[in-house]
This record gives sequence, structure tokens and C-alpha cells, in this order.
Amino acid sequence: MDECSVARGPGCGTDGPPRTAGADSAAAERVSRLLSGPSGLGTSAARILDALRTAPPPPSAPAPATPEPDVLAPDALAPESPEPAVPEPEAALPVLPTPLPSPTRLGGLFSPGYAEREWGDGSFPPLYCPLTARIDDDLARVVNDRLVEWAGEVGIYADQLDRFRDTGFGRLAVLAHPETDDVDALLLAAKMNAAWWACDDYYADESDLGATPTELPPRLALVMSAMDPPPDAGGYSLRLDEAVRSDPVLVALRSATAHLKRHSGPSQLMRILNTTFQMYVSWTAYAAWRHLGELPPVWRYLAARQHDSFYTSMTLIDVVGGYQLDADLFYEPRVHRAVMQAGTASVIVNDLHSVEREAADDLPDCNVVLLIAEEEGCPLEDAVRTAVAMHNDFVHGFEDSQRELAAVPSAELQRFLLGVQSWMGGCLEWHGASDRYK
Ligand SMILES: CC(C)=CCC/C(C)=C(/C)COP(=O)(O)OP(=O)(O)O
Repeated sequence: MDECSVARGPGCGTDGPPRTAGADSAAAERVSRLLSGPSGLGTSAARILDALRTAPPPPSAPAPATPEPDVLAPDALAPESPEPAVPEPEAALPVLPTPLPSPTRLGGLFSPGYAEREWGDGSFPPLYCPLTARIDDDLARVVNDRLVEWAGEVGIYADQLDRFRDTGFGRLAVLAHPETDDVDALLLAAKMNAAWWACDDYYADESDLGATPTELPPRLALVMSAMDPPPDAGGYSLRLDEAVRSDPVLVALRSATAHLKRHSGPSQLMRILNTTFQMYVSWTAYAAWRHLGELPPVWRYLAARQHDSFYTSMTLIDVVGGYQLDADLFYEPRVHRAVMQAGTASVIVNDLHSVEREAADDLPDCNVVLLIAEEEGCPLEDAVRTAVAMHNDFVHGFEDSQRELAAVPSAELQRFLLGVQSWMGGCLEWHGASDRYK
């Protein structure tokens, strides 16, 4: 176990030296108060958005290098009229129940803190990252076994199911979603992530699995139809259905989406689908670069990677947790920025762990470390240090955003932000142990 990681339990996070312990316990207290207080279930999105508009940033929030008035200045968000910007969610939205916490649902209700965590062989500077909120390898085994069974049914990784088992996407779900021990909800996260990854491996990255840059865009267009079936077009729809049924990646995505539908409300579902589709735009950029044999400049890769990141995985957090973050809160600019910061930080963790794997393909993938080394003409070790520093800046940025949003009186929002924090902590833990990056 990573020395900084902690098992679940009320004492979590007290043995290490988390740098923001005060802020963390305040966050945990706030979530508990909000969950038990009168503002919990009945809080209207309009009132919360009003609070977001008027809440001044805390004095400790550092000034950004380039001010973004739309995002940061509370006044810029002030409504012109006192009318609520959105209808009461109770009246207009199918709001899912927010269950009160049970003793086994600790992950969303406390923060184990942030720390400088060792990674890899320990020879590089540490990653500043949330600590892992829960490590439960018995639960991970149950979820992973069910995931492997499902993979066998849908047909992905058919000739390498043992390797798929050792990759441990089921363990990733348990590490990244400490808020619940509901196996079916965790299996949903495991399936979605495995299906996204299968799509990435088979269509985008792995030449051995048939990935080719020129076929990628039409394949992705088909993925969208598998996940979000278009209106019936008679015989043409039958052809579409045949095409979906004949490709294990599409079967996996359709099946995972069906599971998702059992747990999500309409706006959650469309949030997850649309985020997936937005991620694909970045994939087509990589495909063009691969096809042309070009390496993008680092800034351009990062711009694409921000929309091709674990932000996509994080869109599942409230669904897996069994509650709903209102769409107007999820898309509020400061919340959006916070989740993007976290998603990008986590995907840099992925790039750091997959340098060797990605350099090995006949057509090497884009990877921030490889691109920095190429652009700067520096040794890989120096490029790793640059990427670590970039990661750490994103995590500090997320922490600042979380602090800034702490005044918003929404149990769901505070819970979601803790969920994002937990996702980052679980993601680092998983990358350090998964056979995929060995
Ligand atoms: C889980 C998910 C949203 C997967 C889709 C793609 C993505 C954001 C990745 C993390 C995959 O990136 P990459 O191809 O660099 O990952 P591997 O190194 O192949 O694991």
C-alpha cells in the first residue's frame, strides 16, 4: 500500500501530514451539516446559484495570472433582475433522492487530506495529490470479478481476459468512488471506464488491436449512435443495429450505457453522453497527428487533453454515489473549472505512468512527457519533472477552487467536490498498482 494511502475509517488522514487539514475537516463538517440540515433535500438550485453569484472569493484565494472576469468576478455573474435564473428543481427536474449517509458511506463525507505522494520508483519529485479515501481490496475483487464476467459476455479483450482482470478497472472504481459500497453502482463505474478504455485501445491507440487513424472518426460516430440511438430510420436502423452487435466495443458501450440508465436521471445521462462525445473530438485530433506523422506542440496537446481526460470519468460521481448534482450547478463556470482542473491533473498522472507503454507502439501515442522532451530537447527525466510540476499546479488550483466554492450551501455540490477529490486520490493509487502500467 502506498505509504500515504489510508484505509477507510473515521481516523483516516490523521497519520500523515496533510497540508490542508483545517480546510478539509471544515469541508467534512460542512457536508455533514448540509446533509442533516434543512437545506439538504429541499434546497433550490436558484437559491444556491444566487449564493454562488454573491459569494466573494475567500481572502486566501490567490489572484489568477490572467483575470477571467466571466469566471472569477462574482459581480460579473450577478443577475440583472432579481428573478431566479432557473426554476425550482423540485418542480421542474426529476431530482433523485439524496440518501442520508450510512456508516459504510464515508468516502463522500470526509476528506483524508492532500499530501505530497511518492509514485513510480520514488526517484522523481512527488505528486501533490489527495490521499486515497478508501482501499478495500475485498470489495475491489468482487467488483472486478463481475466486470471480467461482463467483459466475457460483451466480448471485449476476448483473448486476453486474464490481462484485463489484472488491469483492475473494478479496483479503480472502488478506489475512485469511496462514497458507496453498492456493488451494482460500482460495477456501473467499472463498466463505463472499461468501455471507454476499450474504445481508446481498439480504435485509437493500439495498432495490434486494429486501431488505425483513418478509421477512427467513422468508428467514433458509430459509438455515439451505440450509446445514444438515433430515431428509427426503418431498414437503415436494422443495419445500424447489426453493425453495433458485430463489434464488441460497441456492444460494451451500449451495455454499459444501459446500466448507466438504470442509475441516472435524464440530465445526468445526457451530461455523461455529451462529455463522452466531446472527448472524441480530441481523439480525432490525435488521429490526424498520427496519420500525418506530426507531433503537436505541448500547448496544443494539453488543450486537447483537457477535453480528453478523467473529467469524463468524474461525470459519474453523483450517479455512483446515488444522488444528483443539479445540471446548473455542475455547469456553473467555477464548478466546471474545478472539475476540469481535477480531470486534467488525473490524466497527467496517466501520462506519467504510461510513457513507456505509449512510446512502444508502432505509431507512438501523444503523451505529455514525450512531447515535452521532444519540444524542449531535454532528457525524459527533465520532462517528467516538468509534467509533475504541471500536475501539482492543477491540483493546487483545484484545492483553491474547492475553497472558493465552500461557501455554496449545497450538500450535493460539496459532496460532489469531495467526490472529485477522492477520484484524484484513487486514480493515483490505481495507476501505481495496475498491471496495465507495469
Ligand atoms: C476512462 C476514460 C475516460 C478513458 C478514455 C481515454 C482517457 C481519458 C484515458 C485516460 C486514456 O488515455 P490514454 O490512452 O493515454 O491511457 P492509457 O495510457 O492507454 O491507459
